[in-house]
Amino acid sequence: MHAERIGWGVAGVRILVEVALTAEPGATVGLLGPNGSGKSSLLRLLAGLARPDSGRVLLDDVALGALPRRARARRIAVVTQQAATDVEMSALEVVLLGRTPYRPPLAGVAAADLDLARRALADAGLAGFAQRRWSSLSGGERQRVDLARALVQEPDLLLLDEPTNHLDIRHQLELLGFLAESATTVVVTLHDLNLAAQYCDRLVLLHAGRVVAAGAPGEVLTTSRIEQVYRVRTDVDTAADGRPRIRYRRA
Ligand SMILES: Nc1ncnc2c1ncn2[C@@H]1O[C@H](COP(=O)(O)OP(=O)(O)OP(=O)(O)O)[C@@H](O)[C@H]1O
Repeated sequence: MHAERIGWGVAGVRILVEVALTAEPGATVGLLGPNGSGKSSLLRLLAGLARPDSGRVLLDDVALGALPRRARARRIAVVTQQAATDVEMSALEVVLLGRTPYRPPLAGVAAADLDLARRALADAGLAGFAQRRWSSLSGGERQRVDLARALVQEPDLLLLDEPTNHLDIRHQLELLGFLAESATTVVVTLHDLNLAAQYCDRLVLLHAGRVVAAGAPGEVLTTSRIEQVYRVRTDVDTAADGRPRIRYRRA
């Protein structure tokens, strides 16, 4: 997936300026940046949920805008930040939504899809939750159900907006480990710089709507750049695996 010279704004305010982002097939790309830097906006444009004012997004060299909606829904899955809490669907029904782009119009749920959805729930550690109402799930359980919904979509490109923000540390590590191993191309927004450094192949750092650095974690996460963008002071070492480890200095 390539995004080229993306520009986007609302009511005359420029929110993304000349943004470029490349995710090679199978790679996990971490999208970093302070609050309000434009990460969620960029993810929405990459998903085709909004159209850029300038520039374009290419999926296997085909412009996103040229893909029919159903084809796009099969190829791109998105997990946005927590939406409604009052959805009266069961966890299994939410996961089954991921199969909608594959179902002929007006067709019922196929047994194979039901199997797939049950397995995805079990893989998310939620085997006993199939009939639980979405509204009764905890934040972390919802986040894992929503991820299962995206995975049964069997996308080529998985876009995740802060998928770890409700997860305990074990589930964070499991999710990021899974994404890193997965053959699916992933773009994931993260706030935890160490986890991003540890699990992503490449990082893209946004600051006020512009890409200020892109590359391997060690190239992007330097003391000076972290201070410039986040205004915090750090000590950055290189760990045995060659990836940067960041320690924050007390303010
Ligand atoms: N529809 C909109 N109308 C007005 N402003 C918007 C709209 N969408 C985004 N913005 C503004 O654009 C900027 C970027 O927002 P965005 O949600 O993309 O940032 P982010 O990097 O994901 O932030 P966070 O880390 O806080 O989630 C913010 O200042 C936000 O208020």
